[in-house]
Amino acid sequence: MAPNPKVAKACKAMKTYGIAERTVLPVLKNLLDLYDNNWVYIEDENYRVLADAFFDGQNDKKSTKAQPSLGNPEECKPQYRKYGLRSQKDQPSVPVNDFRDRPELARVIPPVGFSDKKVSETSSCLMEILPNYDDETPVSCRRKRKLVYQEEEDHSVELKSGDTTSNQIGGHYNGESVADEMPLYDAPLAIIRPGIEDPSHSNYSGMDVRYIEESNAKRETNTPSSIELASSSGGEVKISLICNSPDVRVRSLDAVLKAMEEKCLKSYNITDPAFSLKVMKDVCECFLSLGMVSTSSDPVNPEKGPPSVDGLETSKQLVVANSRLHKAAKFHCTLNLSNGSAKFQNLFRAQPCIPRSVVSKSLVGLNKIINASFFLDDITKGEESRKISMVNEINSERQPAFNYIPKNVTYRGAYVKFLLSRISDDNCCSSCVGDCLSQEIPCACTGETGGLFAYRPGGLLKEDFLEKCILMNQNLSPNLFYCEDCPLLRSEDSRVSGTCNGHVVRNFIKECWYKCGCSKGCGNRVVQRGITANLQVFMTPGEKGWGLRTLENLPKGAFVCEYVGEIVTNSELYDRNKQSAGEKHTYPVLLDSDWGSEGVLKDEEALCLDATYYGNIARFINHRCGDANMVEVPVEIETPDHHYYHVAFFTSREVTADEELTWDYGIDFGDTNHPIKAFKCCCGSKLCRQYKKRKSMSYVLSILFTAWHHKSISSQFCIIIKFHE
Ligand SMILES: C[S@@+](CC[C@H](N)C(=O)[O-])C[C@H]1O[C@@H](n2cnc3c(N)ncnc32)[C@H](O)[C@@H]1O
Repeated sequence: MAPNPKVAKACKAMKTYGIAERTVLPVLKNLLDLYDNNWVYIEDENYRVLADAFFDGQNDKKSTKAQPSLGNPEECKPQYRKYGLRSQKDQPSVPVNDFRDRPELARVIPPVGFSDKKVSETSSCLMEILPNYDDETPVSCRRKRKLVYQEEEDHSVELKSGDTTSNQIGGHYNGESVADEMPLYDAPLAIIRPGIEDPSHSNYSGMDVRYIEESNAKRETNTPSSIELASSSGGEVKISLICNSPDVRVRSLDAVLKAMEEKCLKSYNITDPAFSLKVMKDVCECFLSLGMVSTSSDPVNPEKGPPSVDGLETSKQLVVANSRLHKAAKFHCTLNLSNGSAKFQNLFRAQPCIPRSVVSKSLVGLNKIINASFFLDDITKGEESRKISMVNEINSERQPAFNYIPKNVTYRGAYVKFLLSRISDDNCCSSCVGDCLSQEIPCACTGETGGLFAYRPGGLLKEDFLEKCILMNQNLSPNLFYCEDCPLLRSEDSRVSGTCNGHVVRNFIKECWYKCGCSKGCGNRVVQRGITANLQVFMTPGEKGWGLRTLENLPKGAFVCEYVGEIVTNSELYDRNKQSAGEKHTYPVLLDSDWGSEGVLKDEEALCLDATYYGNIARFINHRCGDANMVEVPVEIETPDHHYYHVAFFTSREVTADEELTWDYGIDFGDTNHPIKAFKCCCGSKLCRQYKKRKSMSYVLSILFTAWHHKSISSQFCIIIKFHE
């Protein structure tokens, strides 16, 4: 069998690092499992994640095989080389501990002196993963400074605030040098520190929040207080708060815990997705405010109240993203403060097995998020199998009010019955087993699609089926059905009149379902499995409002999501529209793809989906005339009755990561009867129907104006034309 070209490319890239193909493959397989076969992360930055994972594995093997003897520069080399793939020169200088070996130990960063070139001889060779402080410093001499730890019964680590100016910081754990035992990271993934530039000026209100990328982070010097967020390659995430400012002295651990408890734990609803953010913010607030209480008041501004950590507002993304990465992240805080020294440990303990590369990768994306005015970790509230974030980098609009639902629900009058008895044996494949797509003779479920499956193995739509759908959607086919008695026009009170503007007749897909004999993994079940792509709701820069984009490359014919909302009748929708007249955005979709097959439809059979109050992410998909990158396909799952069906969106071409996902609403911008209210279209497409209309009108006007200017027509005529525009 021909090798997968992506695998071949990955192996080729690794070859340049001297990594043999046979050793790459198992690592690659693990990564593909981890990333749900999403190659985007793996291919990024010339397969850096893959290289990291490989070297991490090598490193782990080495460290379990033999512990290198202290201070032997030769033994340090291989580990140092591991980080050669990253830019060493500009690495940030604050090291982060790995807790794999000693999970009970918290990380404490020496706040000062990392710019210092002198190093202690008592440090270990694990030093090599520290960044280059100085090019002139020989590798073997780049030793980790010792940390001053107090030995404690509870095996925790403590940093004495009084020692903050010392360059001699040593680490001891039960009499051993902690520094010697704990490998360090090359860089913290993020550092958040209060902006206390001048300790004599106790202005804590501006928290200096920075995200430090591994490649461009600057060395920290004289950091009086800091909060460090980092992850170990074992996947744990540590957040340490270090406060060495003489201005901040927390009286007792109990006081902090009590304040903390009162402030947040009692009042938190744990289901709140932003819980960790609030906890973090409150920990900091309690910490700082108690610190302020115990110190002499601000000499510059004695009126100043307790410090605020509003600046942490910006850092929420780090915390939220952190909890996003680590689904099972548990908050657990063991504060231990005594004699003016501060110790915070294991504020967050996360699910192991998330390699550091995953964390760092996501934090790179956080650059964007940090600039956002609003970020929501998961708009689906856990209803989908994957999280879908929402971000606003454009204006101050926040999450709109609606309820997220992953499946359609009937509002009131709609006639929708999912009766198994209505699915007859001839339109379901009760005698099939396993995967219908792998059988030689297509099963009964292909009845809708001319005896052929619409899907290819792997879930993509077949090219020819997709092309037909695109053509139909573009109204290029003669497939328009005109109702004799159009449900959109019919009404008890003759509220609208006119003739039917036509409904696009579309090809349906029928998916296998419960009554079929095939397994759940059958290739003819795609839409019913739900969203698998990595998507994001974002604020568009123009007038369109929120939109949906993909965060990964999507191939042509890939299922993206289904349009979910309340199933309402057309007259219910009409009443709703009356009530919500004047609303900026509207969210209905007509289920009219098969209105032509059954004579006159009763009102309760003429249905649509309204996602105004209840809906899924599809409610954020914006319209694009003519060349949208998605096409809607009607999908029958639970019922053969085509009054109700699923509206599924598939990509109509390859879509690259970060591209907005759009579909053509099929609006006739001149049709005032259509339930989707015509808006001023700013889709930007060359095929924009409204733009063309506007353009042709202005063309007519310009001709008239020229004619008027040359006295060919009267001004009265010109005004009449204008009025009719
Ligand atoms: C289904 S919603 C799409 C999400 C919407 N942008 C939002 O912020 O919630 C449809 C509404 O989005 C806006 N919209 C969608 N596509 C547009 C376009 N091409 N130009 C202008 N507005 C658009 C219109 O206000 C429309 O009523």
